[in-house]
Amino acid sequence: MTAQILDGKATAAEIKAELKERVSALREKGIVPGLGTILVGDDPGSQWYVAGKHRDCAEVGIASIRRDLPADISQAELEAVVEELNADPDCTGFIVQLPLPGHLDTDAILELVDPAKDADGLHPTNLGRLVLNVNRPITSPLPCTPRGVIELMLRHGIDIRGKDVVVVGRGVTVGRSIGALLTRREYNATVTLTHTGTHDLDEHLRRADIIVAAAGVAGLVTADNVKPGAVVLDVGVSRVEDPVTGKSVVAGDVAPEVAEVAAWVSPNPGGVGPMTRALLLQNVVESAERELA
Ligand SMILES: Nc1nc2c(c(=O)[nH]1)N[C@@H](CN(C=O)c1ccc(C(=O)N[C@@H](CCC(=O)O)C(=O)O)cc1)CN2
Repeated sequence: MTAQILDGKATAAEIKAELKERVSALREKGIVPGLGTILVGDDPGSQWYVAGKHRDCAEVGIASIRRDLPADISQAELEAVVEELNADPDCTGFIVQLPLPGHLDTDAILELVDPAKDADGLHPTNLGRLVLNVNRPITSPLPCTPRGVIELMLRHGIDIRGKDVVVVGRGVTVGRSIGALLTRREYNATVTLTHTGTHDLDEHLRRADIIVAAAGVAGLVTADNVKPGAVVLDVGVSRVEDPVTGKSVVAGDVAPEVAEVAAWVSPNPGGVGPMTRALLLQNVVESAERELA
């Protein structure tokens, strides 16, 4: 068996085309959605991700607001920039690119973002709403990567209802919130959240219908610990040394041989990453539409 590909690049392009129409409709009513980014320091990966977010904005007609700040910025100075974007009427929503340098208090910064402008869906109020509103529609921003993972499966016709989902990794952008989303009544999945303290990870993985690997450990999920016919989403990103060239290359959490066992795999790159970016735009468009309502 060779797994079918969960094509994040093509699916994200489809979502962006839909969003472009919605942005046009908003512009016709005099509303120009704007995404702000706050980037601290000069990490090349973070710079690349932020540049990508602004390219996406240009593609769908969302205005861009950029705040690139020095790595040694103080907590108070960074908080002032967050407050500035909170107050900026041109900024519909914004993100603080993570990770922040170690001397900064990330939780305090995320908490300072106006929940209505929280394009990443990571504000405690928005995460709390996600946990509380099991039955009612959610009308606040949702975390982009978990939302992207679900959308990627749905748009490939994968039925999530009643499935056993095993998530590996308890980070803030994926692991901590994806269970709250997947267990909502509209998806009705059963979710096990595993992490570095989990005993018998292999056993959990082997019984999963769907695996969401977000640990940032290269090749963690192997063909041996995947049930034949499972759906495997590779969210993790880490850097490893290429054994041939000796150069540092990006690696996902899922070993390539998993494609011989699974029914579906998301490539990495080209899977969940582009979906994260598309769902960020969707959060901004939805916030702008809420302003209009
Ligand atoms: N404030 C946030 N910070 C971070 C988030 C986030 O969602 N919000 N997630 C990651 C980084 N990230 C977005 O910011 C992100 C990572 C990767 C991709 C992506 O499209 N990756 C490409 C491959 C890129 C490569 O080759 O290096 C892919 O998967 O095809 C998009 C967004 C941490 N920080």
